[in-house]
Amino acid sequence: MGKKDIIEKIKGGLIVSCQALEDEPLHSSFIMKKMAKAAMLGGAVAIRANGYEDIKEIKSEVNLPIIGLIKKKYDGFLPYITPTIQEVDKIVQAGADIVAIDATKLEKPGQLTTGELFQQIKIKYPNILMMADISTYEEGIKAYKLGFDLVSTTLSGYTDYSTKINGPDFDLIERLSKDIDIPLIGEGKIQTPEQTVMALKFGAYAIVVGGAITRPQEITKRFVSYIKRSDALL
Ligand SMILES: CC(=O)N[C@H](C=O)[C@@H](O)[C@H](O)[C@H](O)COP(=O)(O)O
Repeated sequence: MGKKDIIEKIKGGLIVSCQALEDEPLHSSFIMKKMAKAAMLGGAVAIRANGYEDIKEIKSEVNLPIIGLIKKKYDGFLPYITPTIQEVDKIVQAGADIVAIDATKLEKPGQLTTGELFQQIKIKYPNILMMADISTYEEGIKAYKLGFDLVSTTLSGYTDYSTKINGPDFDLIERLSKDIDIPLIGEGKIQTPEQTVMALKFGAYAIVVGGAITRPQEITKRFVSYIKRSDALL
């Protein structure tokens, strides 16, 4: 599928993030592959996945575009979503269609800025679609100017200087989508179909939902805490 076709295919749709880290109960490429298949059967337009094995496995069974990332922590540096070109190499080898990287203002391993890493990637992989995971309006504008293909609100609330809200950052979605000419993806803390539609109404081009679909421990917790908060009604 060409770059334009991929962008066109995800328009207005639901992208399901299928991720389970080492410390999560569903950590397994087999399980992520099945999660992704379930998402595809449910009508997802693309999958977001973490790690070489997961991306490769999902690719073998799910015929949807894959947004690939590798979460890796480097001592002394905060960015953990695809922080260096080594992770990009793996993501491309695994067959991802879009590569997501941390595009915040935080310094990456090797003292690189987002702009410098972006240049390295563009030289090595001129044809890969690049998604910028940002945490603020300014970072989104910067990523757009650098030449990213898509910007996602993934990291809003996850850097120490971004807005902390207990839910999707609709304000960021609205402001950014108005001011950039590339798709703005609404991602992060979207938990209901209603919030998904709201994010699209606020200008998101497509939506990524993760935990609310693919992290049963989070879903269970929400049910349980709701029961606890409703104790007085029982
Ligand atoms: C902040 C961070 O590391 N986000 C990660 C990015 O890939 C994932 O853990 C999230 O599940 C994904 O962004 C979707 O968000 P939510 O699970 O809230 O729907």
